[in-house]
Amino acid sequence: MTTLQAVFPLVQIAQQTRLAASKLALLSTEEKNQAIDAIALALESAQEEILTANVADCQAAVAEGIAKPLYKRLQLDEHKLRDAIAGVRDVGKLDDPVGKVQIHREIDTGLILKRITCPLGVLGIIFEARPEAAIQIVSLAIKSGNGVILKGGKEALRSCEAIVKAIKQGLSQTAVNPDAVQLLTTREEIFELLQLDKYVDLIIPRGSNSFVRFVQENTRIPVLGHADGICHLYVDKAADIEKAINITVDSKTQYPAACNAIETLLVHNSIASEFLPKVAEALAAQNVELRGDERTLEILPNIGLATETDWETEYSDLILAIKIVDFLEAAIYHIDNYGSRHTEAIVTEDLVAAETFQALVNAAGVYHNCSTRFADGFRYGFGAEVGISTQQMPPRGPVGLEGLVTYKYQMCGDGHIVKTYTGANAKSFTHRDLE
Ligand SMILES: NC(=O)C1=CN([C@@H]2O[C@H](COP(=O)(O)OP(=O)(O)OC[C@H]3O[C@@H](n4cnc5c(N)ncnc54)[C@H](OP(=O)(O)O)[C@@H]3O)[C@@H](O)[C@H]2O)C=CC1
Ligand SMILES: N[C@@H](CCC(=O)OP(=O)(O)O)C(=O)O
Repeated sequence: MTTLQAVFPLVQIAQQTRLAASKLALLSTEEKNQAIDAIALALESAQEEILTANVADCQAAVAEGIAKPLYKRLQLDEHKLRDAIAGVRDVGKLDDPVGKVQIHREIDTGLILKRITCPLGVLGIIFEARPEAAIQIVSLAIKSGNGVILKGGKEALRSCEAIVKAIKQGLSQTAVNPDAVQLLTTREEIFELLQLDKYVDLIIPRGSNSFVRFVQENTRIPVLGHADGICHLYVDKAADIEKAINITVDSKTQYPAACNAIETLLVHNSIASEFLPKVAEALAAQNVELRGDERTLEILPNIGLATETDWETEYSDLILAIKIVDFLEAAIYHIDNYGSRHTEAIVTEDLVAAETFQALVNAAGVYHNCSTRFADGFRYGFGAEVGISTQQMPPRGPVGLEGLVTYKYQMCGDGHIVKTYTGANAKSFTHRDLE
């Protein structure tokens, strides 16, 4: 297969993206929305080509022995594609995140300060073999006025190529230069991309902790890490058993390969003997393999023993580790030790316990009585997401349009100088917020 780089060196591709992005940054909301509409139409027209490419990817992945949950993530059927295209149109309907006045302040008569949002420039986004992610990411990038260089997982290569081809075709009819969207196809290109700090403003690696760390250590470009999802559900002593069962099953089985699926279930000892047999039955009906600590095995003797490795593992599969704890604080301690700061949940009818959990657990999402699978830009009303940021500094959690802009301070005066405001006869600032 001919890679993009075989035709143009990566530095040239990045320069083209930067040029296209600088023009995109100046477009009106209407022009960007027209481009987003054109993307949706082009993806619809290319449906057959995209789905055929995906079938080829899936066949190749099966031949390579891909795990079933990862296969489901790779597979792009008509419904998934239709939903992704609907997501593109949703992004079109969202408020333009660019040009928002966050601060409008009179510093002194005739001296006005504004803080105004603006695009970041060019994004480099490395993601897994989940083809519809390319669609979500591009729609968010265009709406936020950014160029984007994509690199998807190798198993999804044909699908991503067909998607990006359609997107570029759609953009060619609009004010957005198709060069604003580029697709890389090899790992080698990632290493080169990391060196292009002159042309790329933000790298978003969606991948394992070690991969995110590798990226951070090998680039001068700012990195927004979207790393592991080792998510927990804690079933408190005051849990409603029915809710706890439904939430456990949904959090584990609704999309086991997603990073917001749970890997470990923590159960308070005083509810364990009633809750565990019931939840085990519900999970068995969904073919979930259970592994428990020694106390869990006393209640569920037929499951495997969980070891230290289990607490540290993101299975991305129908496997769930279970541990019994004696206190809410013990659950929080376990999460603090093994969690990845992604999404953590408690099931309880005790509001004080819920508040304590949500205050003390350090993660991008802290949930009460609902599934961890809600950690998603679309479900949060962001239209779509670039991924889920697991870092401490904002943006945290599902990254939508707001996470893809920065801001500038604009100051306008009339010959004002700082000397006027210093010394014995210093004039005072008015510091008056304006409409
Ligand atoms: N927080 C979030 O939003 C997300 C988190 N994740 C997390 O990522 C983890 C792994 O997911 P998985 O599906 O296995 O994704 P992979 O690790 O297989 O791949 C992710 C992307 O990173 C690239 N990559 C991985 N390792 C390297 C490397 N050493 N050098 C260069 N490129 C690399 C892959 O390229 P190639 O395919 O060519 O090897 C691919 O494009 C899981 O823990 C998952 O939870 C995943 C997606 C979203
Ligand atoms: N927000 C997404 C999951 C986040 C994500 O990208 O996960 P992954 O399947 O690891 O690519 C969802 O709820 O499906």
